[in-house]
Amino acid sequence: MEDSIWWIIIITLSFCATLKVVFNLLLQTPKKQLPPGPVSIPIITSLQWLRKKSFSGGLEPTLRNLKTKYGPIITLSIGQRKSIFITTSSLVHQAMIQNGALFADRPPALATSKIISNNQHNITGASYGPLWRLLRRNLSLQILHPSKINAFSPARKWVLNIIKESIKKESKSGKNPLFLVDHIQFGMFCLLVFMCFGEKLDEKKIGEIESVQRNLLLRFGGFEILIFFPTFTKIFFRKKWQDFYKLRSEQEKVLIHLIRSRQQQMRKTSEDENHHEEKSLGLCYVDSLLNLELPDEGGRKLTEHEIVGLCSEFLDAGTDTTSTALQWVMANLVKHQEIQSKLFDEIRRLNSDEIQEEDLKKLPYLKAVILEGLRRHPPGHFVLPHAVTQDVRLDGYVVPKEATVNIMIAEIGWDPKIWEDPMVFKPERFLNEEDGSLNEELSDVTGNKEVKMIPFGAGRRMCPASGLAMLHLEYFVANLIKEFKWSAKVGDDIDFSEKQEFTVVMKNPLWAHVTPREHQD
Ligand code: HEM
Repeated sequence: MEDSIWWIIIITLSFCATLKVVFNLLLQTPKKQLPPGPVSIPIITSLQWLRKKSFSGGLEPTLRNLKTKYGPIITLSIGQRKSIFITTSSLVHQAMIQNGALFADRPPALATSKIISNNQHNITGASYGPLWRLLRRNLSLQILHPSKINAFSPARKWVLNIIKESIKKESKSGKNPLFLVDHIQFGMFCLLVFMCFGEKLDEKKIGEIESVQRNLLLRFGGFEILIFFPTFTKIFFRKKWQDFYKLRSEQEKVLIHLIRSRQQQMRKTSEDENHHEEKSLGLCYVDSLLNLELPDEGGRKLTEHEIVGLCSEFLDAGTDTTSTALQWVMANLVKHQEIQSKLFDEIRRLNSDEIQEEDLKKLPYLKAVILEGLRRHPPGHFVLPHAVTQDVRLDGYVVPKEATVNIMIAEIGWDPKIWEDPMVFKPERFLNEEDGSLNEELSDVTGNKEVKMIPFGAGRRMCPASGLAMLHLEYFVANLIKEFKWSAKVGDDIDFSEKQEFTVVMKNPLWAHVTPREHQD
């Protein structure tokens, strides 16, 4: 019933929209010369693209075909805005680096994202302006500055032990195959929760936070239909909206409790300090948010809802991306035993029981393995949608202010004009042949000089945590390889098929046999 009413509305609206297009044509409204793309029927084409995006293997295969037909910059009609896709490295460089400030905006949030982001009061969603600058600078200085990252070193050690112990327990010291993703996802979650709330919470509490976050994250795509004419969907999809609000309020309940408890600890510590007692709280993201003032909004503090949104963004941005990348790297090391052996040899030469963070710079092959993992399997195949601050010309076309700009990350890292045998996993490509040192030019992922691979995006909106993410990946992979030998489940080949969730994950997650190295020698 709900479906048929929906179809009547769609057909009526498309009819009206088509009439408007015809009317405009008749009046010869001068049109901006948008990048080329397939002809679209208002609303119906949008729905088809949305369907493709969510269910039929994603947009990438279609975009690859369209690229051969229309060239490196393409327009599609998805949703109420035009979506422009930039598919080559030279155009990405022109847009994101040479015209960085013009391409650094975000489009207005759609109905559901607007709620989650508290009307774009978070870093990923904020328009390019003072609020974005304030929030991004706060994260960069208070948490991501190298001195602050160092302060979390004991937390990384704690998480490494959690992961190692849980792997030993599940694998029964190598007897049983292991489902890796659960262990690394939980480990990364423990770490990010600690960095966010400043506490080593017990596993039950962390599980509760993980559950509300993942529920919202994984089910978010299913609410995409609600963004179409929200006034109508609020009537005809009432139940779906209720489900959405329920997930959101479950998340708020759990996170607000943690925020308040941290606030109380902060108050108590400052009272103790007034009584000259030596006691200080460690650093964490939520403290910086509780202290932040918004000068452009009369110096007000962030609301509790806004802090929930920012903490949630921090947890989502930092956990799934890293654990997805980690899983792809480990899957390749299981598949390519010769690469795993070479990496283990490099690690073994350090002669230490556990790899310390300061050792990582002595491991160029490790870095090459991680870079190759990010090139071949970037966790996000597109950057988050961008927008331009004013109409801009790119490659002879107009990119209008009201369009959404998308960059194909994976496509750039797989470009055969830049990378030889791009689909082959070959870490050596990042090393200098003469002495095995890291090739600095190829391993630059910022794209500032030249765009070759951009797993963290490029330009002003590039991931502010790329340094932290690289550290996490290098530290955990090095120690997991140092501690265990990884091999495929007997009779199993590793399946590298992909599936779009929040990130692009392994469709069939990795099962592996792990044997403690001490049992082998
Ligand atoms: C392997 C791990 C990671 C990958 C591959 C990754 C990738 C990305 C990408 C592609 C973007 C979008 C860039 C754009 O829109 O142009 C982004 C943005 C962002 N990332 Fe990451 N990220 C990772 C880890 C992290 C971590 C650990 C954090 C925080 C602790 C984080 C926080 C953010 C934030 C806040 C933004 C929004 C930046 C803005 O809009 O100004 N990311 N990331």
